[in-house]
Amino acid sequence: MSDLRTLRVALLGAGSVGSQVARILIEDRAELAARAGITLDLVGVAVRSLDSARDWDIPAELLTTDATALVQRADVVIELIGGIEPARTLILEAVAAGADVVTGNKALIAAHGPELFDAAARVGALISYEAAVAGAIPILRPLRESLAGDKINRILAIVNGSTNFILDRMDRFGDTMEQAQKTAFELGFLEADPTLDVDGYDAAQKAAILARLAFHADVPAEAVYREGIADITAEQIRDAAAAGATIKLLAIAERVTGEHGEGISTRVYPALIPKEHPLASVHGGNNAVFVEAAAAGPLMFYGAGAGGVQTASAVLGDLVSAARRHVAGGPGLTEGATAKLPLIPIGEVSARYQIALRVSDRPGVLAQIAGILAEAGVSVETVVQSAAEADEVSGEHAAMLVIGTHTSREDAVQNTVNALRSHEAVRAVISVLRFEGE
Ligand SMILES: NC(=O)C1=CN([C@@H]2O[C@H](COP(=O)(O)OP(=O)(O)OC[C@H]3O[C@@H](n4cnc5c(N)ncnc54)[C@H](O)[C@@H]3O)[C@@H](O)[C@H]2O)C=CC1
Ligand SMILES: N[C@@H](CC=O)C(=O)O
Ligand code: NA
Repeated sequence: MSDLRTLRVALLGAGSVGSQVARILIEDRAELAARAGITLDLVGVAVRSLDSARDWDIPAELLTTDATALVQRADVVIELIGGIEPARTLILEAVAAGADVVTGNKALIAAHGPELFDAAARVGALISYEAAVAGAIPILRPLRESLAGDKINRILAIVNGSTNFILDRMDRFGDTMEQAQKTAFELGFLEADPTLDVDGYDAAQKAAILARLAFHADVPAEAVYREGIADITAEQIRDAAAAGATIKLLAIAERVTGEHGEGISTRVYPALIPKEHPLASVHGGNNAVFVEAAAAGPLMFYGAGAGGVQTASAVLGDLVSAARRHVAGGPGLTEGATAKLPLIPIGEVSARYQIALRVSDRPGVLAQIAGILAEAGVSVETVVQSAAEADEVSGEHAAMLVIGTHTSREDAVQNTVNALRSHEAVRAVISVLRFEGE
């Protein structure tokens, strides 16, 4: 254990975020010591290779390739390697050695949070992970502390910057999905494996973490219903605009009443957000978390959800908090999942829908489609019809139908869509999108 004036800090990983954390720890050492009430002494930086080029030149004497040995000589371990292993084992070893942990690892917290929190609680250690959701934006601490006395009803969040960038390029600059993805990749927005972003996995991990903190309940990332943005087209963006909305990939954590009472719904999908909703104005690669709480009402947290230096801000905030606890003493905050709220299946969730169909353009088709919807209990609010290109094989005239429904249950809408798909006059179900934030 260090003396009372020095806190030994070990950094694991010196990539985009880690190298910026090292820089600020060294350059702002005096200022951070004043704020923390203790000197934050960077005792080592674990890297994969000693010779790699880094965003900031870390003094060579701090570098080591032996992360396991490094965690044994630290009071706080900052894990910025990413992925599940060896990050999980190193964190468990750090906690077992009595160290506090700061991490930005959403994949690990979403998949193994309870295991890590239990290990930390057993020894009174602290695991903080503000950087894991919405990067620099302070959102986990507000949920855990500032809103601890309130009741959160719903969170609608844009927590994946690259998909927001892609959808925004398509909406405001007329890019195709392909062009927008290419630009996002060139600008370094997309993960090395773009499917993590585009198919909604990254957002689902963040939704699980948000739901856990908002509702004090265990929410595994696999329980989050997930649809990505890969199939979104310019046509859907136009249909959204015609309905006064914009398409955003949302991570949603909501208290809902299902068939057996109150529970939690977590879901990630591209949704139609009314143009006047604050989330509709979140452009480019930015993130925003819109929280609806019983007493506080609506709150929005907005800013940079990614970026090395921006994310370092959240990591250092957690580090200073951990340091203050060392000065003041006392155990770390526990992460107990105190509420036993069930997870409500997507089929029991209700929304308004926009269903776009290509149909044969002949008399009676619209009435047949309205009949199928009515039979499933899905009530039609609006229908917009426009001419579509004739069917390639038969040459038959086709029309586009964009149907807006009244609030309906997901399972009823999915049954309807299946019935529509097998109807002889329906050429294709182009898209089924939900309205959110109304
Ligand atoms: N970059 C960003 O904007 C954000 C990143 N995060 C999270 O922060 C963490 C770090 O992200 P980045 O810095 O972007 O990743 P990165 O890929 O730039 O850096 C990770 C570094 O860890 C090193 N590494 C891998 N295995 C190692 C090992 N066994 N020992 C020592 N070093 C090892 C890699 O060589 C690499 O330099 C991840 O969990 C990520 O999800 C969270 C929010 C935003
Ligand atoms: N790939 C992520 C990076 C931050 O978590 C994103 O696009 O937001
Ligand atoms: Na954050």
